[in-house]
Amino acid sequence: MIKASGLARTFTTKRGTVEAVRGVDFHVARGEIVGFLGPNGAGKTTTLRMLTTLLAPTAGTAVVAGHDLRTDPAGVRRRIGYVAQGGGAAPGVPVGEELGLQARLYGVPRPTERIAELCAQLELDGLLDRPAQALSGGQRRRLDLALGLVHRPPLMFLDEPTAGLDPHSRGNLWHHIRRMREEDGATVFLTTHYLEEADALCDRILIIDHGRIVAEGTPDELKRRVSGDVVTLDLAVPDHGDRADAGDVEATARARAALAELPQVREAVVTGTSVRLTVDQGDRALAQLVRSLDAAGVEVAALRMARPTLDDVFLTLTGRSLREAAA
Ligand SMILES: Nc1ncnc2c1ncn2[C@@H]1O[C@H](COP(=O)(O)OP(=O)(O)OP(=O)(O)O)[C@@H](O)[C@H]1O
Repeated sequence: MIKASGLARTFTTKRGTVEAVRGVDFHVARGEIVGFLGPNGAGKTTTLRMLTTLLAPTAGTAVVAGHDLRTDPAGVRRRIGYVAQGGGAAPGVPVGEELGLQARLYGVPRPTERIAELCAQLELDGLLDRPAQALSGGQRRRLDLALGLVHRPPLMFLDEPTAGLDPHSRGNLWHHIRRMREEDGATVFLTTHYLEEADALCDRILIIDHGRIVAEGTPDELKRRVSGDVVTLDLAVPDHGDRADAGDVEATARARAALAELPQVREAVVTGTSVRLTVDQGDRALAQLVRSLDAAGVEVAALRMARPTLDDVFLTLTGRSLREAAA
């Protein structure tokens, strides 16, 4: 659906040249929800504006929804929907009128039916007479989505779709974005600087920093690539009577020896009767860990696994935390 090749944009300002996007290459397949993640000023909006034909690239090009950005921008525009940061709805215009206008603009056949269908899908029923300024934040964002979807585009661009929403409204919007894909087969490309959003909603993530893509993959792949899962084991220590901690020492030594033989275990740190392991593909390794410890006569009282977060990924790649960088 999108194939970007060497896409770049430089701005010339009084203070000098700003290389906002420094030649990015990526693809987005039909039906994917892809998140473009990065801190403020990383180049997300500039890339999005180029892909939606609002800004000419300084170098490179992209094929978007089957049309070349440089040679056929009108073809691109017909096949995409775009929801800008802050949306596009005029504050004083009633919802129904705004949707009707958008439908006419795109020459949508049977506009009344299409608007009714969208309103049912996006929980806008009963709001058609209300001006956009009198909607809640979540309703407003759903109206923005409806405006972008009115002509049934196969590809949707969403710039920070949930910025400023409370967690409940954010979750609700994620639900609607997933439905767009499931019911209409839409492909979605969205920018965000919310890690949770990228993790919960996106099939694949591109991480951009200083105008360059620094990583790409599914949320799980990204997390696995950078650091293994962390598994913590609490050992059940046998009672050795008056030799107070001899059992502890013996059990941890046997545990350590058994774990050292497992190729999935990258690192093991023992603190008292607790063992903290860094493991490749923790979910698959857990059963093997328990079997090996059992065979070595070590009983496990409790076992916990923690996945690295996307912030750990960003930290490892750039030396900065995305949370701090986006603040
Ligand atoms: N019209 C412009 N003129 C000059 N510099 C610009 C212009 N638009 C963007 N920039 C600069 O380009 C860089 C990338 O900006 P961009 O808006 O693409 O980042 P972003 O990742 O979308 O950030 P945010 O999360 O804050 O929206 C920034 O340094 C920004 O200041």
